[in-house]
Amino acid sequence: MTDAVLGIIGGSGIYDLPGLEDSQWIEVSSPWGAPSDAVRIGRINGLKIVFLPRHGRGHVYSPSTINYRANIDVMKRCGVTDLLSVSACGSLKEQHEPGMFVLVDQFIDRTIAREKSFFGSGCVAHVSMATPVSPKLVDAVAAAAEAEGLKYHKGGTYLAMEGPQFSSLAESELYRSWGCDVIGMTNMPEAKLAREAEICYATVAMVTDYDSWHPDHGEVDIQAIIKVLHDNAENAQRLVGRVARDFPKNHQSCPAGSDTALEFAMMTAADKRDPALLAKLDAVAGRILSKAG
Ligand SMILES: CSC[C@H]1O[C@H](OP(=O)(O)O)[C@H](O)[C@@H]1O
Ligand SMILES: Nc1ncnc2[nH]cnc12
Repeated sequence: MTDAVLGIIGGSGIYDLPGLEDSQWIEVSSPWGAPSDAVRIGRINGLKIVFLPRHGRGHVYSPSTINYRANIDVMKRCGVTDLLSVSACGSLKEQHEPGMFVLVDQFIDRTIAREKSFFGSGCVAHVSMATPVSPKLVDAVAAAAEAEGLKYHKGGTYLAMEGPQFSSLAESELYRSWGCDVIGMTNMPEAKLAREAEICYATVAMVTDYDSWHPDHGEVDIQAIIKVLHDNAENAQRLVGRVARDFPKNHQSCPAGSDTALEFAMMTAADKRDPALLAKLDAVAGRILSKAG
């Protein structure tokens, strides 16, 4: 049995996590470069929590300049088994109103300018992304939302765009025609990298606007988004706090295979692997590499 460690990546408007007991900001270095910030490590109801503000305190990094690999590597180094992403998003469906929480279960990755894998020449690996979120983690968030009386919707597809500009009307309509539910700029490659690192991942997508398609809501307006974010910050904190308080203390194995994703994923023959890359993979792929050794 492994102890569960809950990681929380806070998105736009979420730069700290009040309510953590015995907490400290700790700088954790990564062979993948600089993470967005130090992590705040503490406990809620006995459970270890590791919090990282995705854009850094003061919102320093844009969606395209976040070092997603370093962020996920740092989470892994801190022992995170389950990772909850809290993200602002635009709604692509009438029923997902601003203020709601959408617990997405699929992603479409339209980002184009980011490092998307820990693997590459010298250590090639292919993991499955068919079921990108961890069903048990989503269930835990849904139960917490229910208990807190928050408006939420379970299931949905998150379209990850490059940004930082918002979508044109034509793009927004295209993604709607694909059946997407919400749109954001950050959950890819984050979810892919969490899977490579064998960390269970789920997203709480906080709807802040109707993107550009809604005839009654006009263009996306960052001031309006910030207002919705502020108005909902307390709900997001309550939701995360409740997930943490009720979370099982032992890590529950993932029905989607998140925690064993690398078991049969590596393609490169042992004698052809690049020692420099293997050294960088010490945390992310440590479980499987130590077996191979
Ligand atoms: C503040 S609007 C655009 C910004 O908000 C979302 O970030 P995050 O997912 O970190 O909450 C979106 O992806 C954009 O980066
Ligand atoms: N409409 C939108 N498009 C992309 N990212 C967002 N984050 C919040 N609203 C968004």
